Amino acid sequence: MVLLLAQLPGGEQYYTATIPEAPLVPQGAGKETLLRAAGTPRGHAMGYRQILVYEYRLWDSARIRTDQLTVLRRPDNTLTHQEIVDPGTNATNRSKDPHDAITKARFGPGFTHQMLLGGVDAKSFRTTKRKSVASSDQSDGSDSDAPHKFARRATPVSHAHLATSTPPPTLQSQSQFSVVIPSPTSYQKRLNVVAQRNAIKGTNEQIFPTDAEERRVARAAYPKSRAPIDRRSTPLSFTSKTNKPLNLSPVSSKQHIVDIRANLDKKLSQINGPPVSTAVQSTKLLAKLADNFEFTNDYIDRPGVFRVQQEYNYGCSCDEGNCSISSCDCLDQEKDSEDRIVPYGNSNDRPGLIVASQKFLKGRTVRLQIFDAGQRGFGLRSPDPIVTGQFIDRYLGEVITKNEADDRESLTEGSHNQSYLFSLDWYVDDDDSEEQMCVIDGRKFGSVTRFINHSCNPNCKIVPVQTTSHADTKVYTLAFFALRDIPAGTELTFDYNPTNEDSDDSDESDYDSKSRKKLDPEAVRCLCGEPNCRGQLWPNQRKGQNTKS
Ligand SMILES: C[S@@+](CC[C@H](N)C(=O)[O-])C[C@H]1O[C@@H](n2cnc3c(N)ncnc32)[C@H](O)[C@@H]1O
Repeated sequence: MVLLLAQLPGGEQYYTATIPEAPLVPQGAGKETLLRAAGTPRGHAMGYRQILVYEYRLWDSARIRTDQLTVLRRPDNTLTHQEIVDPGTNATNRSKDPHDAITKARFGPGFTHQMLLGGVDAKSFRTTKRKSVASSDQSDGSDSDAPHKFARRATPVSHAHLATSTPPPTLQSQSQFSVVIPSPTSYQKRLNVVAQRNAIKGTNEQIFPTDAEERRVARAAYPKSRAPIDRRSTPLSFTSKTNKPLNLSPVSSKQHIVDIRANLDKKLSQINGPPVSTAVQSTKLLAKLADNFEFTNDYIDRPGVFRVQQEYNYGCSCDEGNCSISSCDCLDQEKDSEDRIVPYGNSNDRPGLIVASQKFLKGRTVRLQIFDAGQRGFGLRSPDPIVTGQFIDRYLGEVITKNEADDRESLTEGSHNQSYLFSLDWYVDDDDSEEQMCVIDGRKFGSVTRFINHSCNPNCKIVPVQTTSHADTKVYTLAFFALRDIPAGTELTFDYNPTNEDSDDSDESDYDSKSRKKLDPEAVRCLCGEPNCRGQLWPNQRKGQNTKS
């Protein structure tokens, strides 16, 4: 316990106990006695642990009581004697002072707890301590943390344990002071622990080597004989056992680029299918590609995502042998669209049965290249020509819950606007199912298609595909198909907001005055450069790309 004493000019005396641990709450102390109990920033500023300051107003021989200690104090400002009170029974024990051991350890062998409380007058108390902090010159009440601030309180507050209700005493000494004694150092604490262990009756040092621990602690405690070491003047030795100097020349920038390239090539080589290359000159961009992202060849399911088990798979409801491209419920095509980009065809083995097309099942058949698309970041193109309806690749990444996607999106908000979230919202038709839906996040793990940029006049389209189960409406495949013939080297693009969704709360001021295009002031500006450009990728309220149209 640390005591802080304060005596105030107006004849009122304060006794403030500053207690290094939180649990000391005075017994019987209600509003009457506890004027303030608060974590004090002053304690923190001095480098102490959390310190609570309890402040009491004392009259005459009022008593302050914590859960272990009652102090009686006379009007002449001397602490007369102390009682140790058992917190459970309230029984008083004047004969022993259990705080002595701790007091000695903290303040030196000549110090007793009795001295700390009453045997030393306040001035010598202050000068005796190693690190006391005096605040006697703070009597103007300007410092909100200073104990004397509370002297200005108009009405005296009585104490629950007041022996008498006598009026305020006339002080013999008007000096003000406050003393803060710091909490024990970690070394002192270890000594306390050792002292307590040694005090246990019957401890056998052979079995419990408490002494050895104490000696070890003492040895480690800054031996005076050891001169301070100036580490800067100590030459570092890089010689091997054979005394040949090690070759530690700094890594050249050329080597650095070679390392980045090697790292990137290794990553690219792990992608399934025809080669994926890069056409990026800037080292910085190459490093960004190499370091911040991992390629994956499949979905990575994250916590909260559950797949329907294989045994619940079922097919279409067509009569066997009578599957029809126009009516089969496997072919849940886009509504209100003439597009026939469906990755299905008649099965070679079982005519009449419509299955995912061979091209799709084979996976990607074209080579791809990541290139520097200027202000839009990286982009994707193919060195091979692509024909209308051709399957290009899947959009892959971590499969996460919508809640997780919301959290991730809010984390990246404001830092940069690149989004790699793709909502699996094909079956979403109400708020409940939206809450349940999954989202693909291609930011940290993804396929090469995560580099496909948006265009308001796109040459590709993303199509939801189920290849395993009709039962699983939450996790399905996102497949890119060509909307038209795409010459080799042309950037691949798709529409991030095919429904052209506007922000819900847009008004007239959201329209661009010249183009009359509806713009969300906080949306990401579209740089596709197409004549029909809508001006923004998607309204800011909804960043996640979707497949519904
Ligand atoms: C799925 S990423 C596409 C790859 C991205 N360019 C990259 O460097 O990784 C989507 C992000 O690319 C940028 N982007 C894509 N298309 C864009 C466009 N037409 N105009 C401006 N920025 C675009 C936006 O920052 C968007 O959030």
